[in-house]
Amino acid sequence: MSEVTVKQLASTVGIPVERLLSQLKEAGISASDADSTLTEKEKLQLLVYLRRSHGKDQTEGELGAQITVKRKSVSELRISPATSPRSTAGSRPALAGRSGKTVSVEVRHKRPLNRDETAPPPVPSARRPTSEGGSGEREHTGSGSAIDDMRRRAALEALRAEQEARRLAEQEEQERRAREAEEARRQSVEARRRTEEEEERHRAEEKARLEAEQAAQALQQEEGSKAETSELSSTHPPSGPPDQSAARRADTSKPKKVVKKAAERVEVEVDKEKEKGRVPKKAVRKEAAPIRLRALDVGPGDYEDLDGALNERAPRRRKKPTKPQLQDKHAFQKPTAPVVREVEIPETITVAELASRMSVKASEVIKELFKQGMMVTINQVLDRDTAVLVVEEMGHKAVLAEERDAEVALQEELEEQEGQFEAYPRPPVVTIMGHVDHGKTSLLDYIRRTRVASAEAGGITQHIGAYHVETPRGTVTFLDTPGHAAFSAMRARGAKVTDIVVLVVAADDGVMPQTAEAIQHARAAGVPLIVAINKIDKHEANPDRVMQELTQHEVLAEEWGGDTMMVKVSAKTGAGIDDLLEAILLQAEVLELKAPIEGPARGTIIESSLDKGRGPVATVLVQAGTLKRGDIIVSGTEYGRVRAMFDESGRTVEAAGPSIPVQVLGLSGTPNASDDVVVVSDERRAREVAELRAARSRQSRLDEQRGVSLDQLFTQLKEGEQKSVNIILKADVQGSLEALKESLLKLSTDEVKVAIVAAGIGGITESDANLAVTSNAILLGFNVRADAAARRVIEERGLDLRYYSVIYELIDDVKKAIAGLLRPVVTEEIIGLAEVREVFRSSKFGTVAGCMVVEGVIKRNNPIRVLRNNVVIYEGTLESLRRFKDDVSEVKQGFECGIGVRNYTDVRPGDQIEVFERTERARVL
Ligand SMILES: Nc1nc2c(ncn2[C@@H]2O[C@H](COP(=O)(O)OP(=O)(O)OP(=O)(O)O)[C@@H](O)[C@H]2O)c(=O)[nH]1
Repeated sequence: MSEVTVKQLASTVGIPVERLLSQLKEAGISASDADSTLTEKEKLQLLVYLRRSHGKDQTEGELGAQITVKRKSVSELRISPATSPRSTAGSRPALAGRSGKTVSVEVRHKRPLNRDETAPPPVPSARRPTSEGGSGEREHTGSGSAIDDMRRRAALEALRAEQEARRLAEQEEQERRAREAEEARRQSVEARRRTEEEEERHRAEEKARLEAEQAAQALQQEEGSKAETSELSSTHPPSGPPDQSAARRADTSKPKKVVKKAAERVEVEVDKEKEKGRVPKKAVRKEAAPIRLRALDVGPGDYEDLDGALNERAPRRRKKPTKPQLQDKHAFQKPTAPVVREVEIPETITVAELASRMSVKASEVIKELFKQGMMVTINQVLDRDTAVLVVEEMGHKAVLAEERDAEVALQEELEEQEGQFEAYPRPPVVTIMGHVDHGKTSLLDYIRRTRVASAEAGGITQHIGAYHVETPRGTVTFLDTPGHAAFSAMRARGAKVTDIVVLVVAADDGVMPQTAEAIQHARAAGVPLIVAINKIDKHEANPDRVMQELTQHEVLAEEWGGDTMMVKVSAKTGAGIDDLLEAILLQAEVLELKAPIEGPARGTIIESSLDKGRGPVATVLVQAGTLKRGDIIVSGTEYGRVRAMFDESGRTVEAAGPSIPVQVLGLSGTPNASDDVVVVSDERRAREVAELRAARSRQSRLDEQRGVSLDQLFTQLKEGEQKSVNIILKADVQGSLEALKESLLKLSTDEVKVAIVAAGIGGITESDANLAVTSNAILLGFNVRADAAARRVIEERGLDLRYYSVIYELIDDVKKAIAGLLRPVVTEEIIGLAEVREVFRSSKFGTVAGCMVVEGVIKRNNPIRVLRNNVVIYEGTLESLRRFKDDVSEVKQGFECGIGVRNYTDVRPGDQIEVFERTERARVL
């Protein structure tokens, strides 16, 4: 059974005998004809050959070992690189290692056969194996032998393997094509990008070329004008191409020299462009010749002979850059219309600054002002009107700078700094107040003498307006000017310097009028009090009585359940001074006084003076930040760089932190006490702010700071702004004062409160006026007058001061103000004041007062009042007014006169006689 003839085998595998014979021959098997028999071995040899010819390299043994019975199922499998394709039947080793992809896999369920069971080698079938292997495998070959069938299947399997390999190869081919398509697409994108870049480059070249062309045209204009004057006629008719109309236009030829020169210049231009990197080298070379021609506006044919030379020389010249000849020539036309500038004019401006803002020389401004009849220097400061005049005369437009620009900018700068630096506890600043002779100065002196560190350091204690002392528990700064006048004056000007008020009350004297005033001032300012009961060394000292009296002013000692610390001291012996300092520091702790140490300084002027040798000297109390030597400061209307700083011992200091007073040199003038001090970034800024402030009119300053008047009060009440009427009441006697206070307080309604900020007996003083400013109060005088200093403040601040002599009138006015019924009021104007120097008595004229008119004018027929110590003692009319022996109707200021007061004989030297006028004034709302 194992041997078959060639013919049989050919019919079994379904191929022609000749083909099988040739295959056998190729396989090295000697089979001469169709009837030759083939051994089992030869059949295997043929199979091996056939497999090998299909790519399988197997030995006969291997082939035999591989004979299996299989049932196959086809599925798809994702091959990962780790999975060798060898594991799938029929895969080629060449596919191993390929990256993951999906392949169709035939899974064959194998049953190994014994070697004995194996049939002769399979013969490849001519029929194409079907994909549905099941049916194909069951197909009969017609040999009738199961073994043969198996062999055939093995052959079929070989073919299928070949088919699978082909399929995989095709798949591989498809992938390759996809890769190639991807690559092609990438290349096309790249090519497009390159094209775009190329276009961009071309555009840049074109731009450079155009620029060069423009430069050339400008040059040509210039040269053209020269050429015209040279009167050379054209000898070269245009021979350029018909589209070169520009070239034909330039029919009139230019001298060759000029052309050469011009061409050179254009090249220089192009070279310059090239240096700037705007024109690529290649573009330059390409463009050089056309540019030359265009530059000269002539046809290329005009200068055939010349052109070559130029072209030849051009590169050489480019290598050796010539001095750009265009540099010293104007390439543009001077504008024919004058340039009109908008010039910003601040409040004041220097000649130099004004000139610079108009872009003219300072000498031109000086000349213009000279024409206007003003001789000025370059640094002279011009006011706004003059500056505007000059600007307009010179043909520009003046724009008024925002008036408060510099101030607003400064404010903004300061606000920006706010909160930027961390705040740390700072020493308290103390003001000492009290009644006359209760020991304020003694107390301050004692503390300074014993505490200011000048003695050890050999310094001399300076009075700079403030000083600070070191104690084991901390530093305390004292303001050197005692009394509430200075305190309230500072506050009236808006300075908030004092943190704590030490109220000195002499233990032997008790609470006195100024003690009460001091309490009122401290209270109005919202500054806490510490009471120093002084002179306890004295026998007659009675501290308890002081404490008792203070309760009447709502100042209650801590030991009595109140909140005011009271310390018994002696400025003479020094007893209790340490306790006082301790109390101050304790109070400071309660107040949690804090200020940043870093950052630009802010402070207040405590006092200032003009020193002969050192110029303006100002004591600055630093309130925040650190003031350093060299800082630029603005204070009020003055500014300057801090040239030097000194402490209260006269020693130089380099820096001063919060709550530390220092004497500063370097300001442009002497600022006012209570002016604020700020450090600014540059001197120009400082000057601007200072000048702006200086230029502000006095009136506007008054407007900002004025106190309240009854009329305003009415308006404010109407507008619902003001909810309380603050009054400072001064009266001649305690009885009237009490009566008035009571009546006024009763006027309070639910909506409007009457608050008596201060009330006292005696004339109206400067500190009363200052208190009126700070507390926005009306000053009401009942049978009392304001003294000269108070009148000055009242006038400066535009305070409302009213005098009354009838209680109900005063009450009525305030009532009307509250009710909004203040109708046209009768105001009294004091028109003259005379001082009584001597008193004569004559039988003929009665009592005659020899007077000097110190203010205004005394009129014979006007009503008068007699004042003694600023308190009204009589009101009436004049009996007589004489100058020497003559009766006169009026006497002016500076003249002497004799005054007889009707029905009043108690006139004394020192009294004052005031003459007033009653006028009715309609209220303007
Ligand atoms: N025995 C005694 N006398 C004192 C004490 N303190 C001040 N004096 C005296 O009281 C008088 C007035 O003291 P000043 O320090 O001038 O009082 P003041 O409050 O500053 O006075 P004015 O500056 O006028 O407001 C002086 O003669 C001091 O010597 C003290 O503690 N004991």
